[in-house]
Amino acid sequence: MIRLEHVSKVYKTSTRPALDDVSVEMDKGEFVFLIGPSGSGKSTFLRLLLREEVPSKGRVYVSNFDVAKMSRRRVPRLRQSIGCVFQDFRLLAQKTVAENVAFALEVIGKPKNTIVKVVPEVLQLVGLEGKADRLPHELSGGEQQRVAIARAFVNRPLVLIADEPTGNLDPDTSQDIMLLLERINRTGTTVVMATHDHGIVDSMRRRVVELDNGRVVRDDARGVYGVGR
Ligand SMILES: Nc1ncnc2c1ncn2[C@@H]1O[C@H](COP(=O)(O)OP(=O)(O)OP(=O)(O)O)[C@@H](O)[C@H]1O
Repeated sequence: MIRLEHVSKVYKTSTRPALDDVSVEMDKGEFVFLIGPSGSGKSTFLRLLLREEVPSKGRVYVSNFDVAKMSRRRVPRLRQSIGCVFQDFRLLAQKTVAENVAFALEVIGKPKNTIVKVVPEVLQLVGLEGKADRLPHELSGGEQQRVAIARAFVNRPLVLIADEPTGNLDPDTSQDIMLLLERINRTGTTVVMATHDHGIVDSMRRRVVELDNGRVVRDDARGVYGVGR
């Protein structure tokens, strides 16, 4: 589903590579934690999958897309196959919960009758069926993240990228969000989650890919965050 082959990324303004000869493969349906200290290259890794950046060297594949080489015209199709969730939720403040989720479908041209059917379904999946008409500021942080997950998942993406999704949440709320991401993963969606959250990584025992200075220094099938970190 995801394959990086000897990928290096050097940003124009820096001499040190953000990613340095990274080769890694993630299968359909895997749940993968991407860990490593600040500046180790996690966000760069995720941005390459979305073609927000292109590698300086190497190849990036997501599903059938040759991400680094594909034409600009096809990039929207790639991005439709990838749902994204961020630490800061990134909801549209003036739109209700249901409108935030619907908007993700409107922009890709889904017909209205599909939208009115699937939005309530996905809100139910994330446990927000009673809150469709609220505005984001009327929700807790955990609820806002659920809306963001609903929006990321409503188009049934092949891959869900989560960049520090629990970074602004307390431990109990974080656990709830992880249960939701697990549920989405069980539908066959590949989940790649960058995190600093030791507790979550240690309790879930999923695959752990660790970056340090842009290199993969560890890839454990059922990993923990690491000793003494
Ligand atoms: N747009 C950019 N231009 C120049 N350098 C960048 C850019 N984005 C990231 N970098 C550099 O690339 C390296 C990797 O950064 P990246 O954001 O990928 O790390 P990270 O592991 O996601 O860090 P964090 O956990 O703090 O989010 C860092 O040295 C960073 O300063």
